[in-house]
Amino acid sequence: MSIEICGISKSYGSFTALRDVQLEIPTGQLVALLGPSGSGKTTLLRLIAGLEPADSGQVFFNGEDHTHRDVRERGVGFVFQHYALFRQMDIFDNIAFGLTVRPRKQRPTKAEIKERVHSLLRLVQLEGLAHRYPSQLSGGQRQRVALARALAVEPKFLLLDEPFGALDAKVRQELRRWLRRLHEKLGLTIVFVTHDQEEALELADRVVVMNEGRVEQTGSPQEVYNNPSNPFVYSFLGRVNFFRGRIADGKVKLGEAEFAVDWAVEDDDVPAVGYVRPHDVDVSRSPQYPQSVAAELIYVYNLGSVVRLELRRLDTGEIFEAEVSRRRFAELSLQSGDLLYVHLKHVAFYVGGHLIHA
Ligand SMILES: Nc1ncnc2c1ncn2[C@@H]1O[C@H](COP(=O)(O)OP(=O)(O)OP(=O)(O)O)[C@@H](O)[C@H]1O
Repeated sequence: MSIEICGISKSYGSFTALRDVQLEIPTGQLVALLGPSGSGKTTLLRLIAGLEPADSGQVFFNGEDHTHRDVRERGVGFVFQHYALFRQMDIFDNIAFGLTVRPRKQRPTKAEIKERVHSLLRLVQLEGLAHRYPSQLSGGQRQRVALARALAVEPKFLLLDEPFGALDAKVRQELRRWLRRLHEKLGLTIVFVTHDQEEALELADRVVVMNEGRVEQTGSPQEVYNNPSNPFVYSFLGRVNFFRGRIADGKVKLGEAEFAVDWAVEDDDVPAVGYVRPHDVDVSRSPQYPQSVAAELIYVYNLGSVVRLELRRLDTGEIFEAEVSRRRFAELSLQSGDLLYVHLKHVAFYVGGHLIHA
């Protein structure tokens, strides 16, 4: 089932939660709505579900206008962060709930319900736990029950609001992999909300980056990470350094470093900002390139597979980060206070918030 959001806006009093949101979710994709707190992710999910009316705009499922259909008619499965399982019911009854409350004519027989619940228990790998109560399960297991319960009614698609938000890092990691496999198996359209960029990049086929009620960029994880369309997306997805500079004579000057750019505008000498990921900062003991700049190593953070260096540029005084492999770190035998030369390998330059290519 594909989902199409056309020009949706939503305000609460004078506060605008969604501004003219345009979004297409193709059938069978696993899509992440990613953004900081308050960016409108949950509001958008609730609008898709039909839990909230939009002020303007339309929602289409498979090309059919569902804007004025209520939540039951939309046939959506949800899972929220706080898995609200029924405490007094065992796991079997929790999963069966959506089927047992159907009107008699649409309700499957007892045998059919039993069959479906057991196949869902197999799917979420909780066979054998049908007669436990929610309090007897771990957080990750409860979340899988919540997913099974949402799937029991054979929804057209699944909407998950921070489904793993309340769980610890290791369980989140396991559940992410599990959700990815489940998605591959079922081929169901799934939209999930997260404010965790790693979760979005790792799990989703497509990432929708939101900020202040707007969609800033939509694309595959590689697209949004490697080609952020604006400074917000750049800074939100992954760690990034930014250096203030100016652009003049077809060159961006970031302190003593100069970069040739394709910039043909009459009014010269305008402010520009260069964004560089820490892993795109090359560190050495001597200047290797004409644009290398001198920096002092302030602090070393050992992160496991990589080492993060906090540095201060000698020309501008700006503090920034570089990431080097453990091997490179050992080769250079680095210590705080060392004088180093850095080369910025990939810099994205923005002038007035617009990307210009280096
Ligand atoms: N019922 C409501 N009444 C008033 N304001 C609301 C209501 N629901 C949401 N908002 C506001 O709309 C904005 C967007 O909220 P939303 O829950 O969609 O954000 P979010 O991106 O999901 O954030 P989080 O990651 O914190 O859940 C927030 O500033 C929120 O305070």
